[in-house]
Amino acid sequence: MPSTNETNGAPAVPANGSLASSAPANVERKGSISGSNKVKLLKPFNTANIKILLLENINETAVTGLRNQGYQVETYAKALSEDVLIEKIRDIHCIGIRSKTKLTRKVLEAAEKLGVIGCFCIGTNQVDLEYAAQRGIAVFNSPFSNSRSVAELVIAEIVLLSRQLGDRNQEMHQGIWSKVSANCYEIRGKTLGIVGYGHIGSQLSVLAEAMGMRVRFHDVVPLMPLGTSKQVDSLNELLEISDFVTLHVPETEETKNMIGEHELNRMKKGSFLINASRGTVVHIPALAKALRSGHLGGAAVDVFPKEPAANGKFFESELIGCPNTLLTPHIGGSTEEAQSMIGIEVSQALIKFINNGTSIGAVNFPEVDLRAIRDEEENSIRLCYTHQNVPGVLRQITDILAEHNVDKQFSDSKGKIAYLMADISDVTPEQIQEIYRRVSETPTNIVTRVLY
Ligand SMILES: NC(=O)C1=CN([C@@H]2O[C@H](COP(=O)(O)OP(=O)(O)OC[C@H]3O[C@@H](n4cnc5c(N)ncnc54)[C@H](O)[C@@H]3O)[C@@H](O)[C@H]2O)C=CC1
Ligand SMILES: O=C(O)CCC(=O)C(=O)O
Repeated sequence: MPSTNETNGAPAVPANGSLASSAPANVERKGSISGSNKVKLLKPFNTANIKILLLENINETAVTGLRNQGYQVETYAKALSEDVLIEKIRDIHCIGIRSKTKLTRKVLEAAEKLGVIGCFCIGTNQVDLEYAAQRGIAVFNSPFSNSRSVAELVIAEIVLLSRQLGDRNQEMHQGIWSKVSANCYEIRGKTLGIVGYGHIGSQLSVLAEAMGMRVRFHDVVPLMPLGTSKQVDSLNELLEISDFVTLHVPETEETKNMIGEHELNRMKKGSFLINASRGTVVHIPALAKALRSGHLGGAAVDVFPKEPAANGKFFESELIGCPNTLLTPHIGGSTEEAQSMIGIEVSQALIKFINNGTSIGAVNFPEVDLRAIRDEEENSIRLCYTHQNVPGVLRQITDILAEHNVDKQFSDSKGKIAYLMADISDVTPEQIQEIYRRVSETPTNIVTRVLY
């Protein structure tokens, strides 16, 4: 049940400490600003009670944005081990991570108060999205703020591989002068094969054509080719015709070991492989073998099946020492521009979800929003109800709200869960309590929040 404490007139977070909230009977109402069109700031709790944990050196733009809301924000530069994370996450309302923190079911089971997760990156494979949804925990990411950075890195790698620059650079640092042109090429006129023509793949396509490359791509869905690029019928066809193959698919069951011995053998002799997607997409022993045998002319690898949790930690891989092989520590999206944009984008999504219930942009959750409640609508509340997606739920909610004036309402579903937002006007603090109690006691309830 909710607490009846108040701080500065705002009702405090409920006694169980979760994001779910209801109004105490003695809630103070703001005075009306007659005729004003100002958006009402929904403050269902004392924001200083909201605890946010940010891991993996998340950009300062996010830290500042979240602190400006009054939330308690704790930051760490690295990912935490599972044991430490399980302890830390217990009383956290919101967590921000990048690609290394694994939010498995086991970790999420310990997260009793967690309402929302921010992935300050593109990939969300590190989170058990389905279990999070079952628990009513919304997950947000930044779908394209680092795409350009990855595409630019890949362009650089195409040139570096083609000129064996990694090896020449290493030799020079060892005092070895080795001026060679054998097997070094211009990239102009060469074929770039892009696997996964999404945000990164398509951006790369444009840049590569500007460098004079011929672009072909493979994707599981038919997509509009940009410029003069062309989609080919199969992965095998792409592997056979490309001088460079670059991978830009998400980590899924289908993409695990998508490039193994069979696929590498299909690639042209002397061609190059680039992987800046996820480490599990390539079978590393097979790649090491193809490089050492000279079947491939080189490779650039930014992502690995096992990556160290923090800078300075030991890295090992069968790819170490392979010829013309560029290894980078998962820096595809690591630019000032990308990290700053991601920090702003994801922190804003988290704030909107916590303060207003807005789930637009969530990757595992129905996307629902309502136009803002205005400041003058002083006795209005917003009901946010995450529930199981089964028949008859809306009838129950309609019964509960039957005596009230529902100004606006929207609901949507995704798989097994659904999310309803309803703005209800002219309710007394006692009625808020009653609505909260009845909705949260429905058998299909996952999370009920009342914002006002
Ligand atoms: N190295 C780094 O720092 C970074 C790595 N990434 C990785 O790159 C991946 C791709 O990023 P975006 O282009 O933004 O994703 P996206 O979702 O925009 O595009 C992915 C494309 O892959 C296609 N696809 C999915 N499964 C496929 C399959 N089995 N075969 C062929 N195509 C398939 C999809 O249809 C889609 O067009 C992310 O999921 C992330 O894992 C993203 C950003 C930075
Ligand atoms: O820079 C990061 O933290 C991860 C980048 C990445 O792999 C992603 O955005 O999916």
